[in-house]
Amino acid sequence: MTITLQNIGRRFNRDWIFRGIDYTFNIGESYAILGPNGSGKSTLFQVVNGSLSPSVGVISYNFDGANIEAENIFQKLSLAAPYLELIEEFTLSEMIDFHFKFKAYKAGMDKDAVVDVLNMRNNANKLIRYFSSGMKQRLKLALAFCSDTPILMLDEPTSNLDAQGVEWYLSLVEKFALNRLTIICSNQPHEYSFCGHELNISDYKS
Ligand SMILES: Nc1ncnc2c1ncn2[C@@H]1O[C@H](COP(=O)(O)OP(=O)(O)OP(=O)(O)O)[C@@H](O)[C@H]1O
Repeated sequence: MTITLQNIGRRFNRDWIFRGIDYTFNIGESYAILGPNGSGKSTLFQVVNGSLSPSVGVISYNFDGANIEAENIFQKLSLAAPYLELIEEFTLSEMIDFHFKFKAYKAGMDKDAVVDVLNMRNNANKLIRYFSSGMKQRLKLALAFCSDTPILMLDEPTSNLDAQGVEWYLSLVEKFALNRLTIICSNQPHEYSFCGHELNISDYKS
């Protein structure tokens, strides 16, 4: 699996957020998209995951030698981001069932195993609406990590997590990010220090 960006740029109205990005993301590797607040990390994240079109340039997805159209790439990826909402009217148990109607479980996982990863057996029947912000963030991460997709994309993965939550996140990286294409948007080293590659938005501002 590769994602190839050729001369990618995105602007909002007259403002270029970034341009001239030539880059290839490869399966089995981890990438950090870096930059200060407002620099364009989330914008690039959305361009890479196919939910926002680039203003210029070409993005191509290749899986086992075949090209995949941008509108179908969601089948291959798992996302967690602050602006992607959970369904507040569901219980935890219902949310997991719903999510895994669209994605397969990673090998060896099922609903009980996901609840165990979350350490939320006592909350299985609690409405998501009543989850704390940290519990919601843990749930978003667990759903993404435990889905069997080749691409894992996380925007600000430890937002709302305490120190223990950060350790928990790093344990999920060790267990569930192996052999995937992992992309982390961040400006906090503890979230991305395991990444072998860094793409800095500030390099594409000209
Ligand atoms: N839909 C939009 N319309 C107009 N401007 C936008 C839109 N989305 C983002 N922007 C602008 O694009 C720039 C980059 O925003 P983006 O959210 O990608 O930055 P970021 O690096 O992820 O920031 P942060 O670290 O604060 O999350 C900002 O100036 C933002 O105001």
